[in-house]
Amino acid sequence: LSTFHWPNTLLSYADFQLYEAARFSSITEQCSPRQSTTVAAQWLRIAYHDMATHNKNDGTGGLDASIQFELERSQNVGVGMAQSLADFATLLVTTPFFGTADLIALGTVFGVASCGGPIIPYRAGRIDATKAGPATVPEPQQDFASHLQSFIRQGFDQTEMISLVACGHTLGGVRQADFPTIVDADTAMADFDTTQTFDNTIVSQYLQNTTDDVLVVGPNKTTRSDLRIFSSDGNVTMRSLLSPTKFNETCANLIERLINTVPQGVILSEPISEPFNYLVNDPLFSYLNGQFSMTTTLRVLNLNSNSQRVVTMFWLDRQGSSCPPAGCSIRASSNQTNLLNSFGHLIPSVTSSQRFFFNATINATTSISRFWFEINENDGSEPVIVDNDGSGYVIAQDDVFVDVQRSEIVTLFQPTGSPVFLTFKKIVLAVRGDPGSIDASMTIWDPLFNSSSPPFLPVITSTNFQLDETNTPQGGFTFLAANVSFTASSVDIVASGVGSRAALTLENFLVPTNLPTVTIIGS
Ligand code: HEM
Repeated sequence: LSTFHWPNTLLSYADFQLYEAARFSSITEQCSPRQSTTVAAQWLRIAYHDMATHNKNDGTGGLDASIQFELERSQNVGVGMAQSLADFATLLVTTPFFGTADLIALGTVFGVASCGGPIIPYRAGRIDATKAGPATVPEPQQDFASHLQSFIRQGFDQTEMISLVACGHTLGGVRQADFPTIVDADTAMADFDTTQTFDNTIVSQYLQNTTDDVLVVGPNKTTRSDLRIFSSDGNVTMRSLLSPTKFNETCANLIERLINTVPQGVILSEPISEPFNYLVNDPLFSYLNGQFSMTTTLRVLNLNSNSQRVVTMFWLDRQGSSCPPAGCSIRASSNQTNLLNSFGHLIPSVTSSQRFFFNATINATTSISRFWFEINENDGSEPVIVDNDGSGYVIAQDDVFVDVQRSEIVTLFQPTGSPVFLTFKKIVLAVRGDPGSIDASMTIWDPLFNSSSPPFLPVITSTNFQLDETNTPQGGFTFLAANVSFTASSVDIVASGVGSRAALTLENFLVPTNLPTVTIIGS
């Protein structure tokens, strides 16, 4: 299992969306049907159409959510397009660092797996386009030469083109309403093959001449694009895909490349193919009467059941010294098991998951510089030290932080009634310094779009913090407050006037634990 190296907001957020949050998996679970096709088919098609703007020669285009601005084009016809974008938007999970393009890619990973296809490693970090790209999606009536040219421009050679089309057209089909010249009037949806699942039936039925794929055997010869593509190398590639293992491997590689085709300059994270071990939630602080209270959590995978196990958090003070014996340590106050969603359960390397909660009381004068954990099985084996690969979990500064206990946090329920999510209503900032010298503002990212059709764009606003009348200055800290909409997924706070400037990014309020997440970027 790969160990999580903290801090990494992007990776922890991606891990959360992949393996813990149930949002994607609940929509596409078990290859869920929709509109005579499947959600997974709609999500894979939109990913391809979004990526198809890529030009490998000049590095422009790629999977960048420009599709949001391209739906008027006939090449993007289909009810599934707007529906997919509405799926992603209503999840309300985009943040400044995890936008719609990342969600389209994530939807592909979930969709393919939910229909029995391979598990595709996921990379995060795509950047959303702010306008349409070129109109370069292949259409069925175009000839073979233009299709080949189009795929080569996107970065795929002829063999890869044949395979990728087969991998795509294992799901879903062609809709009569959208393609009346391809599908007979008495058929609402002409499936590409006889199974809804992600398998190589598309290949075997084509080779056995039993296929019903209208892009192979449809009455209109001009639109038999799958036939022209599949047969273009004398069926050599299609025959190679007759092995289910080869089909799955080939599709996993090509679809992974598809979702990782991004404009030049966009740097994606390392691929994530399993949940991280030793994942630490960013700590949250609060100040009261000369003490900080600090809460954090540690997620550990594959622990056996052991009632003797003790999990302890240790810390060093600001000078880097240890506290008096038994001072700077706290045992986990509780733990939670079975954290992973249904997609997480498909990952063979993970057999169990647990999250340990810590609530430490820290002397605010001596403060804290770093923390780490020890997992002691108390069975004679060496305790495991979890210390962020040796560096410890470093608290860069304690001059500016969101004071969680003074903030107002609301509890939200999913439409299904569970699980419980927490989010902020009023954010209280603790800033070391005199009230007169402090200036703090916040940019709020609210994924709650205000449009009924694509593009679904977040609402981004700025607000200034005001002195908080209900929290008088204490222990050298001044408390400032600002309200935030409860659907906001992320705020970026900047405070100045304290001799240093500090930025805080508060992301993913919707963590299904008793903690939201705060990243202290440093002073
Ligand atoms: C020359 C290339 C291609 C052409 C001409 C083509 C054409 C089409 C057409 C006409 C449809 C019917 C859409 C509708 O009725 O809504 C379709 C559906 C689909 N295509 Fe392609 N396609 C191509 C390549 C690809 C590739 C590379 C992928 C993904 C890897 C892909 C994935 C899909 C999927 C999943 C559907 C089913 C959508 C649904 O059921 O809602 N296609 N394609």
